[in-house]
Amino acid sequence: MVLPRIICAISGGVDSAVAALLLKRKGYHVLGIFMRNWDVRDEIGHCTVDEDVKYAKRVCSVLNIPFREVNLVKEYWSNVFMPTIEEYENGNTPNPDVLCNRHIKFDSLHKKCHRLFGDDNFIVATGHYAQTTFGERVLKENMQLEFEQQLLMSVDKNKDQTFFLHEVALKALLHTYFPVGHLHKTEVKEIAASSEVDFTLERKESMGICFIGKRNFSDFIQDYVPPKKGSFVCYETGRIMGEHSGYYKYTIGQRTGIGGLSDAYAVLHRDVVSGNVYVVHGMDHPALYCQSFITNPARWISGVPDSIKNGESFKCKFRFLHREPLVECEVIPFQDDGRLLVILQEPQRAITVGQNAVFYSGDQCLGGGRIDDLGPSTLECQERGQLNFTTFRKNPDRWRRLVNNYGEKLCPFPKSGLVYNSQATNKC
Ligand SMILES: Nc1ncnc2c1ncn2[C@@H]1O[C@H](COP(=O)(O)OP(=O)(O)OP(=O)(O)O)[C@@H](O)[C@H]1O
Repeated sequence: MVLPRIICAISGGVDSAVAALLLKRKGYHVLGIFMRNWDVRDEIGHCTVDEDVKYAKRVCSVLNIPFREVNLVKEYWSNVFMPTIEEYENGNTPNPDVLCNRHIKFDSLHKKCHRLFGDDNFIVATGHYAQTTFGERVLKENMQLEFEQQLLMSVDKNKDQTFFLHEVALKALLHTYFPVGHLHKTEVKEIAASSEVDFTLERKESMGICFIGKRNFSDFIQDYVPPKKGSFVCYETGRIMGEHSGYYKYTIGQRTGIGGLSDAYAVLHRDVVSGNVYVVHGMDHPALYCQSFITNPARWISGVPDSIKNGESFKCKFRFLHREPLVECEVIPFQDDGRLLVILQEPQRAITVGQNAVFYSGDQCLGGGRIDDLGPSTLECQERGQLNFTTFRKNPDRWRRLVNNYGEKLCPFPKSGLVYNSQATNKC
């Protein structure tokens, strides 16, 4: 049996440096690979990639492992950056890190490795905080064995990155190892501090979108998405509250500064056609809460769950933002193409079309889908006699039918202690 080659994806940060260090300490022969995904400079001619690559080279040099750089700029541009920009243009909120894992780190990089070595007998190790049920066995044994094939959360629940990995194909995960997934970030830092890769601790933790350098996101995106000016419009009264300089600067649920007004207004919807941003009065307004949504065809890491195959619903937990707590939900097969209707145990604030809905059973990340349409808001449910579904919904008729079919589950009666009691129903 020929053991696989081990490639460690080295970013220049502490997590992948410690991943490579641990592999070395275990006696594996490791090759360090740096991916150049972005080469556009900011207005001061700065490109963070240049600094990253220096650190990545230094990690490989102190660990005495060969270093290689691969260029994935084109792949990143067409599979991550452009789809992200298109989503913004359509008024949605995409997640470039999910796309980057699926298309770049766990696809293009694997294809590069295949080309470099001429076969698939390799494992790519990364510094992600996640685990699998096969983990190190794929290094020690061989990949044909019958493993239970699951993606699991990291032991460090604050750092867990399974949310960003839920679209990665199982085939790629079977060529992957996460050497720091069983550690807490504090332990990773301690290991780094007492080793030859201690200099990686100087580096700032990467936050979300990695390519924008020192600029803030709304300045950056202006270079790519034409700013569409419009008005702030009160959702409940239709009153024009003020003007804004570009709708993509606002995310759903965000507090807006409307010129001259001291009260808090939260963004409810961005209308790409008119450029208008609809707001509600108060940050906890019941129009911001929603208990159901439909996803695009879901991707399941270890195959489609049996209940979905049998057309039955199942209960699990759901997360729609990386750090949000998990929420109990019921997943209902909605259409044969894999679309799901998801009903949450409690209404959640600011669920947004374009975001990813990721499903968990215990520590296992099952997979997920992109949120495609939102069900009735808590405000609409309060006013159930006059649910009109005209606003911001792709298919109001569908929701009317679903409310008829699922009644209480989609539009429960107000309960005490929840947002229903919010006093923020003042109209603007
Ligand atoms: N440009 C890159 N080249 C090679 N590998 C990369 C690159 N960027 C990220 N990775 C790999 O993906 C992993 C996760 O990256 P991410 O940016 O999400 O996390 P991170 O916690 O900041 O990791 P690190 O501390 O290693 O930078 C990294 O640990 C590394 O293995």
